[in-house]
Amino acid sequence: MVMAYDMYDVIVIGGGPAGENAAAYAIAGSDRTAALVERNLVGGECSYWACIPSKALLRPGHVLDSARSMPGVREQLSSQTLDFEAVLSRRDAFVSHHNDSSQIKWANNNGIDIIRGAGRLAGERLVEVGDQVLRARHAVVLATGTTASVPDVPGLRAALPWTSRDATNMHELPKRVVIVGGGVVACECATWLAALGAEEVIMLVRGKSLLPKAEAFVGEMVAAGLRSNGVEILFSTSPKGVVRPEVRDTGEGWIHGGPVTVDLGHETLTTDEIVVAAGRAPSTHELGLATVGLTDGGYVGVDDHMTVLRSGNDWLYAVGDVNGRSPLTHMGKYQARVCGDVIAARSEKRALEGSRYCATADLQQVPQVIFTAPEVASVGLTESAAASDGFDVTTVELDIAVAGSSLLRNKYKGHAKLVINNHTQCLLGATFVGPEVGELIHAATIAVVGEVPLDKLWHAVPAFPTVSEVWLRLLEALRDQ
Ligand SMILES: Cc1cc2nc3c(=O)[nH]c(=O)nc-3n(C[C@H](O)[C@H](O)[C@H](O)COP(=O)(O)OP(=O)(O)OC[C@H]3O[C@@H](n4cnc5c(N)ncnc54)[C@H](O)[C@@H]3O)c2cc1C
Ligand SMILES: NC(=O)c1ccc[n+]([C@@H]2O[C@H](COP(=O)([O-])OP(=O)(O)OC[C@H]3O[C@@H](n4cnc5c(N)ncnc54)[C@H](O)[C@@H]3O)[C@@H](O)[C@H]2O)c1
Repeated sequence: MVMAYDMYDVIVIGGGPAGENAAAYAIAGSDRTAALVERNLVGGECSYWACIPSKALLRPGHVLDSARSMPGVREQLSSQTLDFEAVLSRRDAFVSHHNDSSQIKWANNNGIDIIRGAGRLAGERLVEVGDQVLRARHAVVLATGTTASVPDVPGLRAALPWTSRDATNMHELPKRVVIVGGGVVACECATWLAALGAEEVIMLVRGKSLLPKAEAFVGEMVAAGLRSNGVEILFSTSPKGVVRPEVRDTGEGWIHGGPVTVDLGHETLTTDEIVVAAGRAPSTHELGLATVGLTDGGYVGVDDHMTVLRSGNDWLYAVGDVNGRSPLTHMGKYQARVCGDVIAARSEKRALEGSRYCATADLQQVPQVIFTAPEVASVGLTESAAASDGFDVTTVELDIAVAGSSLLRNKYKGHAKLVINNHTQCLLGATFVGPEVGELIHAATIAVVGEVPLDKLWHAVPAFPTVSEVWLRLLEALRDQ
């Protein structure tokens, strides 16, 4: 029997930020065709359940905190608390009320067809979506992202805990809430729940610090910030069992039933909702990986051209969270630009000459901003990561105390650290903690990626009076070491 195919040059499975960009770059400026297969909303986790709603929930708390710290402004505040409904309504506008029509319009305007449904590989260059079979002339790109992991704790799944999807799309505020995890999602989530008025927020952290992949001072300063906003942090603590006698499937962002009892081994806690922020798992279980000789369920490893390892050919790619390289939106989009350019070059039989065809930045030069209070901004390697990668390094660190920071807010508290490669005298990494440090990070990213030597950095003069003057203080401290 001859199979009926819908033929496309490029087929992308997963319409998150990585998938959208891979499709657009692969066909830009050509007459190639692309299909983007999406089982849920085009725009992905980032747009509706992750980056965008979380940042929309966090920003009002930061603004209020800043206003409260500023004489001349704080006296004018009519209320010391946030308007919960107004914050949610702005969040809802940012997630487009879960309507993806503008993303579809963008895709169509860029020559991309949207195919609704769950896609799965069905052999070389073949993708099934329900009864429809698509065949790719040049490339299939996997961009299916991840979903929240729920640890195997007795009673936890049955209690219908909140995941990041509920917490970012909450419609009601639990008065008491327990958060499992001490990573980025847990810290940001505790920040917005406390800012929005939750009366008791308790974090259960199985390790000894928050954000353990960052420089050690990061976890300490974020913990101090959370505690000053009333959050309780229990380190070396994991739930042993969870009981929720009255479970109700009320829907995303609504409290899922009656009180929850959490057994910690030595004591029990009773709370109104439990949020699981214990990492992510790749969405590859029903992706048909076995039909092309790969293993279902795991991350899909790729080379620096984003071509899937061990696929034995150059038609299968994976970008974004699903490849496990660097699970951040901007890095997924970066990989997607590389992937799209590689697909375009290979389909036009051009050599992959030039650095744009290699994702060199997504292992050791990754920038990230964590929107806690205080904020965390980092790029590249920490001191310990540099040491384990075999670099011989010097470090310099100091509190952020320049004219720009004290003008930004009274009693500004921040800290900065640089990690320098002794061999090249260039930066390998930088970390800043403090209010609004997020906007400092791109300068550091340019220094790290551009391998700007320290004696050149002397001539990158920070404008007065900005917080960036901390760069000058760091270089002076390094000179005096
Ligand atoms: C709470 C939270 C906050 C975050 N905040 C930030 C932040 O501030 N900054 C940042 O850089 N990163 C942040 N992240 C990480 C960021 O969300 C991810 O790195 C990003 O979404 C990855 O993009 P992606 O395109 O790879 O995958 P996703 O955004 O997960 O998109 C994958 C898409 O594939 C679809 N899909 C899956 N399987 C199939 C299938 N078989 N067929 C069809 N479609 C399928 C899904 O429905 C989804 O739409 C956050 C994550 C969380 C959980
Ligand atoms: N602003 C941002 O850039 C931002 C914001 C949110 C999320 N993200 C990204 O999303 C990804 C997911 O974040 P995350 O916080 O879910 O993952 P994570 O890996 O940062 O943290 C997971 C936490 O869960 C804990 N944990 C894991 N299994 C557990 C278990 N069985 N019992 C108890 N605790 C357990 C870990 O110890 C850790 O504290 C990350 O890669 C993160 O960088 C980025």
